Amino acid sequence: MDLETYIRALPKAELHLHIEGSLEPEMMFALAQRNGVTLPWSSVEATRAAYAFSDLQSFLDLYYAGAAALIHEQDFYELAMAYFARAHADGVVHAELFFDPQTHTERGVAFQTVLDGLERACDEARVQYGISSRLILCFLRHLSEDEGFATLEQAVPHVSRIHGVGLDSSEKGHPPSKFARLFARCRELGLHIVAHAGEEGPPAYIVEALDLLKVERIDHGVRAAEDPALVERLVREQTPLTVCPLSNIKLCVFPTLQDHNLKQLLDAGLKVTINSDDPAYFGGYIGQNFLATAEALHLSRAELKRIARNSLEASFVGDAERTPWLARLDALPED
Ligand code: HPA
Ligand SMILES: [Zn+2]
Repeated sequence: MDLETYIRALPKAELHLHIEGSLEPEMMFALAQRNGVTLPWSSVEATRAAYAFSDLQSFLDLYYAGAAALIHEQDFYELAMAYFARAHADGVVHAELFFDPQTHTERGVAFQTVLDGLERACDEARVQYGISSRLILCFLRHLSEDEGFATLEQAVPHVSRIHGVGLDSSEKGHPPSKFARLFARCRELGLHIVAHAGEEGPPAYIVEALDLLKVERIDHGVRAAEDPALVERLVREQTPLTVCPLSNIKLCVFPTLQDHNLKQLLDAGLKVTINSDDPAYFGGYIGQNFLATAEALHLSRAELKRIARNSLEASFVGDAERTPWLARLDALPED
């Protein structure tokens, strides 16, 4: 079995995927035309050509501009269905999708429109592809905690349809501590908790996410490597990291994939997973992230299997759902 086939055959969960970040330029332009929205680019090609980022913020500016093409329930449905088709082709058995309601509600799109479209796609993906999924609402950390509370209020009537909450957008200058009260309320509501930390921000933000937000997983977390005591804690507590290698290269967190610290984190005993983050912007879905990382860092098949196992174990599903995936994984050879 060649490496690409082996990676596709690994039953895996994608745990760090912003659904708005799976909006390919072709769909962006088709939706913009259908909805009478004007985009800041003249063509699909010009859009792709603009995807040269220097840091997180330079990406976010384009990501929010592109999301303006999404208006109707059907748009969110089509967006998520296109993602599920790609994920299925890459051997994803379970996906936990981030969505950014504030990006849409501030443009006048109702919270329920977003949720209805995404949920319909999740239901359809189960039927069409056998993929299981959950939705995780992310708060935009460049906005205030009060704005987060206003969004949570809109979510409360639908809380049974939302599995967890996360924290994304501009990290530097917006530490987890800014949202301690909001996340305490989310925990009272029984929601699972994750947060982006240690992508561009310092290791101290990871510590805050653990201690103040009480996260169950860290999204990115690669800068944990700068703090040996933190690494030791993450190993001891087996806190999963949802690492996104191609994203980290595109946003200049590491100069090249050969320089990425994923293998170093794995060797240290951290519960590392591989994910795509915003695949339409960063040049690859989860399969491509696995493949490029495996080649750049010379990961063995046993290590790839370990990473896939970590993703299944780190997912928010119950044992009944997880057990058959683990059995399929165990049945794969390591050579
Ligand atoms: O990688 C990311 N980091 C922070 N916010 C984001 N929103 C979409 N993708 C990202
Ligand atoms: Zn992300």
